[in-house]
Amino acid sequence: MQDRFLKSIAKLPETLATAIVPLLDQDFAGHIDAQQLAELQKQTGMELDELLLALLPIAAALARPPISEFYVGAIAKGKSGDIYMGANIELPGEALFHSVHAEQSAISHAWLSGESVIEDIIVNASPCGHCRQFINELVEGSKVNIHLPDQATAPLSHYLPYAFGPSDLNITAPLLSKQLHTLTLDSNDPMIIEALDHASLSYAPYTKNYAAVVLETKDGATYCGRYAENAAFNPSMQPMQMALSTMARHNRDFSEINRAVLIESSKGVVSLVGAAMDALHSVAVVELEHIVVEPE
Ligand SMILES: O=c1ccn([C@H]2C[C@H](O)[C@@H](CO)O2)c(=O)[nH]1
Ligand SMILES: [Zn+2]
Repeated sequence: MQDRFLKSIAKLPETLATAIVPLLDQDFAGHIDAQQLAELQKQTGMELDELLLALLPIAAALARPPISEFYVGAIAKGKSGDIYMGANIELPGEALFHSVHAEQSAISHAWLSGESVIEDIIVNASPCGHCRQFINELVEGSKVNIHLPDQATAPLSHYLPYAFGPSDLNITAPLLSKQLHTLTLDSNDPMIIEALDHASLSYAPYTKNYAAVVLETKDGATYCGRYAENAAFNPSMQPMQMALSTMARHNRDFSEINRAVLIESSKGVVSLVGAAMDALHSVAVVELEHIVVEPE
């Protein structure tokens, strides 16, 4: 089991602790599939909602909050029945807006894993206004059920009444709906090809700046992030932040980054290069490779 879970295991009911330990091997990065979840329910005798709340200390253990020391854990449950954990990250020495909230981490985890609908979000602290707005960008966002310890479960529409969202800007295919932008580039560099694939799946209806980041560690492992815009602009999730939160879920140190690539579309009305460099350079000494591609 990974050391980062030692303290959270002690907070779990004993049957759950026993059942979950075998899943928390070196590769565990916060994904539990529907079958494993059913097995956990069988072994603990817990109802699903109860089990998901009980798992929050495990999600919170994925956090990297060097500024606040406040560990937030979230779980996004997809329509497939799989669950995706996420946790907050804060970048030391950088402006606070570079932070990633636990809910964003869990949602981006589900999105990167191919989920097309998120039905439930379980979180250990009340979701802030920025997260409520981020959730509202999702397909059927107003219907996402929010589960909190000691609160009755309620849909996002209860937490965010009179919402402003994608439909106010005439966007009909919101976040998690299939995006497939044609971006082409002649390269046989696997890392660049990976970044290009993710950029073509990115969500940038407001700027058309289809973009993605791939980070590589010295052992050749790669971690990616896609750009996920928001109708209210500021809560948009930057691809660098998404890639860093992917790394954090995988328990990798940011100082292990060996290579970093940002791909963006030449037709975007903004560029993320400055923001991406600021975030990257707060955690690693590595140049950002910036590649601009032509959409078809
Ligand atoms: O909804 C919320 C509210 C706060 N945080 C994080 C952000 C920051 O890292 C820390 C303190 O605000 O908690 C979340 O992850 N989700
Ligand atoms: Zn938040």
